[in-house]
Amino acid sequence: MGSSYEFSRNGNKDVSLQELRDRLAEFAQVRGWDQYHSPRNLLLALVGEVGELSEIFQWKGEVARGLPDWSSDDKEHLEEEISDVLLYLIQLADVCGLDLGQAALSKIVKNARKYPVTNQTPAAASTN
Ligand SMILES: Nc1ccn([C@H]2C[C@H](O)[C@@H](COP(=O)(O)OP(=O)(O)OP(=O)(O)O)O2)c(=O)n1
Repeated sequence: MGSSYEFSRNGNKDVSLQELRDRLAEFAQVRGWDQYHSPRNLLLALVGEVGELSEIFQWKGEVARGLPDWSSDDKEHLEEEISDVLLYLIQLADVCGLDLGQAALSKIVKNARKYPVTNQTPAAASTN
């Protein structure tokens, strides 16, 4: 078909949220799936994919950063499921009329104001 989304990898080039959003919009549009991509349906699909992502880690115990003990098949499976979460999240933001990148940047600024830098180690990070 010669469409842009036939290319799955993009070298080392940074991939923008806008590029992903545009490819997803084209993917849905050419399949006539826009009618099904309501905010609620996309949210449910997102939650389903979060469940699939969780299953990969289920019963494994704690996992080392960088996943040094994982097989390439397991890492590929993780790549797929974590991508599904991102792709539905991007589509959800799009159909809600939100700029996800700008919203996330604003939230990081708010987070920094809410949690000013101190010498204390957060409990959640102390095991890393
Ligand atoms: N109506 C749909 C259906 C799928 N997709 C896209 C977004 C996700 O990236 C992927 C999800 O596809 P599947 O529902 O087939 O889920 P999986 O790829 O996880 O397959 P499976 O559940 O069989 O593991 O396809 C989409 O945008 N809109």
